[in-house]
Amino acid sequence: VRLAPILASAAKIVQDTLYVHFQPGLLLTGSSQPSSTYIPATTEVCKLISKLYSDADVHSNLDVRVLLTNIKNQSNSQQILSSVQNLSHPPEVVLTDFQTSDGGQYNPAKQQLERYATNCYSCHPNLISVLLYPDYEQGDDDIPEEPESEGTLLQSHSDVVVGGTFDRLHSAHKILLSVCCLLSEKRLLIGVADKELLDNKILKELIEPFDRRVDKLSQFLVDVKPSLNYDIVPITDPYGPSVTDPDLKCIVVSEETHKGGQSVNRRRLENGLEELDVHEIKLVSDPKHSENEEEKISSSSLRNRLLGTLLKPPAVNPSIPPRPYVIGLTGGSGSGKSSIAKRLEALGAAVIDCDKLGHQSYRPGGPAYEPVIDEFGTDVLCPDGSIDRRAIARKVFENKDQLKRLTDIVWPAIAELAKEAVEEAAADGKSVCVLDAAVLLEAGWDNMVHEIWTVVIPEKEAVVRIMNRDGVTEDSAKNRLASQMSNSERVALSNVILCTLWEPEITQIQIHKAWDLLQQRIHQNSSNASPSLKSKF
Ligand SMILES: CC(=O)SCCNC(=O)CCNC(=O)[C@H](O)C(C)(C)COP(=O)(O)OP(=O)(O)OC[C@H]1O[C@@H](n2cnc3c(N)ncnc32)[C@H](O)[C@@H]1OP(=O)(O)O
Repeated sequence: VRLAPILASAAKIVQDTLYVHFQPGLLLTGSSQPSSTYIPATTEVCKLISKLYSDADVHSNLDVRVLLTNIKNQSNSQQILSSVQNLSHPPEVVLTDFQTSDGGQYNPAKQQLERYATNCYSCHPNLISVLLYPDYEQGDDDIPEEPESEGTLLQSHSDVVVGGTFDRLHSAHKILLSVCCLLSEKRLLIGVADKELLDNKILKELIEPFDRRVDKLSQFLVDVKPSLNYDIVPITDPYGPSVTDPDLKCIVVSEETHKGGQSVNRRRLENGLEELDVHEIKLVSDPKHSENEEEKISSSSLRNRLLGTLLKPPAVNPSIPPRPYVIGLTGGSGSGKSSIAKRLEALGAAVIDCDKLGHQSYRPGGPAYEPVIDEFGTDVLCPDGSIDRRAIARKVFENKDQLKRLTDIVWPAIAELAKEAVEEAAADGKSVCVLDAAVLLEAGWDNMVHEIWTVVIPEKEAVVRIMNRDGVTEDSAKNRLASQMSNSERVALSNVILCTLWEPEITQIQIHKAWDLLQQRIHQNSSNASPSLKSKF
């Protein structure tokens, strides 16, 4: 009941990392200096850790880490608690809600606390203690105080295994990992999903790179429990080493992956290995989840929330004027890019459709008409003398060399027409232009825009959409996609990502979010760019 208000008051002071150290019954008023003692790793301690991480979830600025060194499982090893533990971010402030009867800031308990903290952890040399004044009334929630129960001692094991994607390490991961640490006596083996195991994940292009996920994971683990051995390995199938490692004794699973635990055991028996103890963890519900998101805290919901936001700040582009602000909108064939362009147009942007400009350039008298006939011959002409784009499409989408021959002619022509269209939009008073160009990045047109926005859709879905829309075969839809960059390559070069996989209303919410954030950026840029104007008024 007290955790939420304590976290709320801590969140006002802490900018980044909040370490939490449990020490029930810590006496700060006596004459002797208190020392750290072991707490048994019980089911109640696990519940408390779980509640703490989920209560902290509303404070997105906080990276909470519950320190586990003084929570002891059945391990025989005699860890010495008197040694000082290094932390990756040496604490600068020690927080407590402990108050003396007169409630003053200058109570002696604060010095005791500072000494206690420096005895346990390597703190910043100028560590200070700060008294919190949590608003317990507010966080009370009418939850009756649970009767004090110690719970049962966790059954710990020498070697424990757990698996996951561990994308954007969040509170549910931290709960899972903390329980794994409390269950492990010697070694924790962690299988981290990589390569083909990520193929069916929602918004897989936004999954952090493997090395980054592993770095965050190991930094967290080494911080909260440095005494364990951590084996972090990539897994490309759902089992990884859990079905071959003879030393393993226990597997930790969530309610969702319970069946996975059972199949690991079947496989182990087939491999002549002992079955593992399956320890199941309850999923934590996400208080911030929206209608279209899962109820549990999940990485895919976190990835969803990134859609429409600025993932990478745009580099300043000196080769184009600051206004109008030009967004390069790109995305694979069938990604729903055109529908996004329409929605942006409805919000006030001038949309320049580069496919259409391409078509315009092929018209008799257009800049690409003669060069295309010179390059591809008269068999790409219709009887009326116009260029038969379907005939060209058949030639170029199945042959990279032919496609290059075409784009060498037509891209410069489209680029010229696009620049003229931007100038026209500026003359019309438009402040935002959207350059809708499927292969903007392949064409190296990043220097024609201020930001790059990319629309992604899983390839399977794109193939179905192209077949239905253009009446082409599956192979030809796949060929077209193969002649473009992959989603991941595009995402790596983009500032904002959008996805049209769900209902139109969801797309519209993304667009509004992206548009509002864009307006804020443009506004901010213009107020930064004109300081003299500001001081004048
Ligand atoms: C830098 C740019 O993004 S400019 C805009 C893209 N245009 C080009 O690259 C010019 C070369 N392409 C063309 O001239 C034409 O696409 C042609 C002649 C090959 C075919 O013309 P059409 O049959 O009328 O097809 P259309 O122009 O509508 O293109 C069909 C699809 O292929 C995509 N496409 C177009 N050019 C390319 C290309 N160079 N590489 C890969 N895909 C391409 C289109 O974006 C469109 O995708 P969509 O499913 O998102 O709508």
